[in-house]
Amino acid sequence: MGGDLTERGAVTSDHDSGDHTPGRGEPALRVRGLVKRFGATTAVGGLDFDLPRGRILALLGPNGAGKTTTVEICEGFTSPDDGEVRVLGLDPVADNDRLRSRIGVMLQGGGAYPGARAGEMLRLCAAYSADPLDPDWLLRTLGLADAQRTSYRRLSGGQQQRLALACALVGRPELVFLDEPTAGMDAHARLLVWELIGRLRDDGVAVLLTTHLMDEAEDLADDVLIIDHGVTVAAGSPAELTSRGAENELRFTAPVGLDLTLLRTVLPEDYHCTEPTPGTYLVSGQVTPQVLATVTGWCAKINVLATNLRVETRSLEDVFLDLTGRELRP
Ligand SMILES: Nc1ncnc2c1ncn2[C@@H]1O[C@H](COP(=O)(O)OP(=O)(O)OP(=O)(O)O)[C@@H](O)[C@H]1O
Repeated sequence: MGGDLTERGAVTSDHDSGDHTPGRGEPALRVRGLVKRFGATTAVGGLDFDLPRGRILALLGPNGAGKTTTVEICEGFTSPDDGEVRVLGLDPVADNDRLRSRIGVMLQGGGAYPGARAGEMLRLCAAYSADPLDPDWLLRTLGLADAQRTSYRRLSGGQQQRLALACALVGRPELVFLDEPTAGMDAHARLLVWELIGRLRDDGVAVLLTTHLMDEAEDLADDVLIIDHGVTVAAGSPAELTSRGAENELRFTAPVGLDLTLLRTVLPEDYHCTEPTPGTYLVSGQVTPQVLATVTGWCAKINVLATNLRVETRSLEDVFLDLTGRELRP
């Protein structure tokens, strides 16, 4: 599939929408002070972020963090209680009609006709666009060519997801919303989708995706917003987030509730040692051979056997764990 995108030309539309196109340097998506409540639940508690064109932003967070609510507000399906959202310079609710053809929304099974064939569905979506991508090319690129005569209800979950992605992209959107785009896909299908999303970005498309998958966020996203209980707990590129605060770190497992006072006194001043989850210990700072010896010497002194001892750079999973004391995975 290497040269297909080039052969097909740019994925984005050549049509300039005049006044409604954000100015040079203005983000494709701008969110300020976003708040959404459902009764007593504050699903989104004041989010701020920008998504420039040609970038991939991943919203990362545990179940109930407010990712889907945020995306649905940006898509114009739900109104916020407070704050401002600008999509391609427009209001996603008031200007919904003008935005429809310029944004791509990957619906989770919604809107599908169970009896319709995959190819028919994609061609129907293409018919709504003035300048669609070639549906056959998209089906081939997403590994769906052999399934195009299969009815939607007989597609596997992963095939249904890829068809939903194809429908979201066929109209050459400038901004794409992908809510858990590779959920239920096997490793091969996931790679096809990641490759296509990377090519969209290279072509200037802005992509907002939500995911539970660390490798998806680390490999694909230019920027990551980690949210919990509807608020930002960390933001930055995957590299920034995983290197922030420590060149590397030392983790080990030991009995719950060890008194770390002595360890803190024997480590250099700017090192931190904590127990982010019961029985898991973390020493942050430059882990030199001397620091490692200090930690194991302390273990010997208090007669504790440290297991799973590892020195490594942090993953996004570790970042979330350290910030909230909870696992990111469901
Ligand atoms: N329509 C609704 N009515 C009432 N509560 C809602 C509604 N939609 C979302 N919520 C609540 O708002 C909070 C955020 O939900 P949301 O679906 O946005 O989180 P999420 O991060 O997308 O989670 P998941 O990964 O499980 O999809 C949760 O507590 C959820 O129960």
